[in-house]
Amino acid sequence: MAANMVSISNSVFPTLAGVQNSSGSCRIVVPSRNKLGSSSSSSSFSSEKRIFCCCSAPPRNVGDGISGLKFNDAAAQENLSVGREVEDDSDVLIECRDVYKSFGEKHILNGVSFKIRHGEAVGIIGPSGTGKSTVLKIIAGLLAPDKGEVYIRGRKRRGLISDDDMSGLRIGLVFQSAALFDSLTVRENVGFLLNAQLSMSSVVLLRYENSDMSEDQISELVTENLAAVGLKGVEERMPSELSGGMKKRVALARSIIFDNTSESVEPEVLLYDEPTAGLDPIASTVVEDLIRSVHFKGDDAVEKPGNIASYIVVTHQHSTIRRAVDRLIFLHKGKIVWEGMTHEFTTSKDPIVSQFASGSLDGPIQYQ
Ligand SMILES: Nc1ncnc2c1ncn2[C@@H]1O[C@H](COP(=O)(O)OP(=O)(O)OP(=O)(O)O)[C@@H](O)[C@H]1O
Repeated sequence: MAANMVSISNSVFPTLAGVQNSSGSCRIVVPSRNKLGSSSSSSSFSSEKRIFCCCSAPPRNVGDGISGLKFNDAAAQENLSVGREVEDDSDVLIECRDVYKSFGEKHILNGVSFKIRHGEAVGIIGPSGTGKSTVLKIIAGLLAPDKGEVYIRGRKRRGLISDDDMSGLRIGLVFQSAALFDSLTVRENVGFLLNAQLSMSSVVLLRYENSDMSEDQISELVTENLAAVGLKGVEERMPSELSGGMKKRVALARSIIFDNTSESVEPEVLLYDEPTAGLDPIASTVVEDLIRSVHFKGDDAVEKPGNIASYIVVTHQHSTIRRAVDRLIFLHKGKIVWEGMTHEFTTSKDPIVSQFASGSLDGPIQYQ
């Protein structure tokens, strides 16, 4: 198990949340308990129980089915049974069950339940302020629900991310703003948490867990990941020299970079918070296609299969709904009021959905 990237403990986690707001992306990684991706179902339990948070780290060699996601180990079965209702749920990577969240007097989430399965591309939509970003932060373990549970690969997570409660799954969160480090080059931004010196010299109060990668290896990987998002020759530029769309792509490269000397093969779920907000229609298309391309069902810009097992996109943009996701969850007043396939969105007779799809002022959604 390559202990790459940055590890955190619960005690420093509030600090981490602050760091994420400034850096724009984070990744929470729990080392693999199960090897996923081989056709065999053999499980190899790691004794390591550490949580990693970093800007990167998709697994390599994740299989394109769930056949490898079997938990034959007796202890694993016992743990997983808590979160399973039926056997078919073996492909559920993330489940929110009856989640509530308030901020002071504001009740934001009022019993949200859904599952994200291996291979899914899911959009969360709904009016502003209805709690979409809050759902992502709860899934990522940055916020704890007041009530209800989050299950990660069938195992209940207690409170914020806990190394005792999670099985091998990487969760990456790409924040709404690309939010690159202004004083670092593109190369340094993308390789940020693979690079011990940068991490150690930053204000980031996280414990750096040595990557075995050399400077040259990191540099090569950065170039490779930038190419994967369609950016070449920008490594030495500063963020201020990039367009908004390019910044988003750099942020995406940062979110998918992975220590390829690592042997870990956890599936990875990426959470995108409004990845196309503020982009022109063509730049949006580029980002939407990139999101598709880093999924394991897609091919990236250098025609390699992507590594992301599943992803969730919070968006308001119709083009992103149409182009980047297959299934939609509609959140309104803190509850899921509609779920359906993307193609059903514009034809739905549900009054809330049809009002939202048409942008009409008349209907059940009222802005004060
Ligand atoms: N840490 C926080 N403290 C207090 N209030 C918060 C916090 N985070 C979110 N909120 C409030 O919770 C509500 C939901 O916020 P959230 O960002 O999840 O909504 P959203 O559906 O993603 O909105 P938008 O579509 O406008 O981005 C908002 O009223 C917001 O002000």
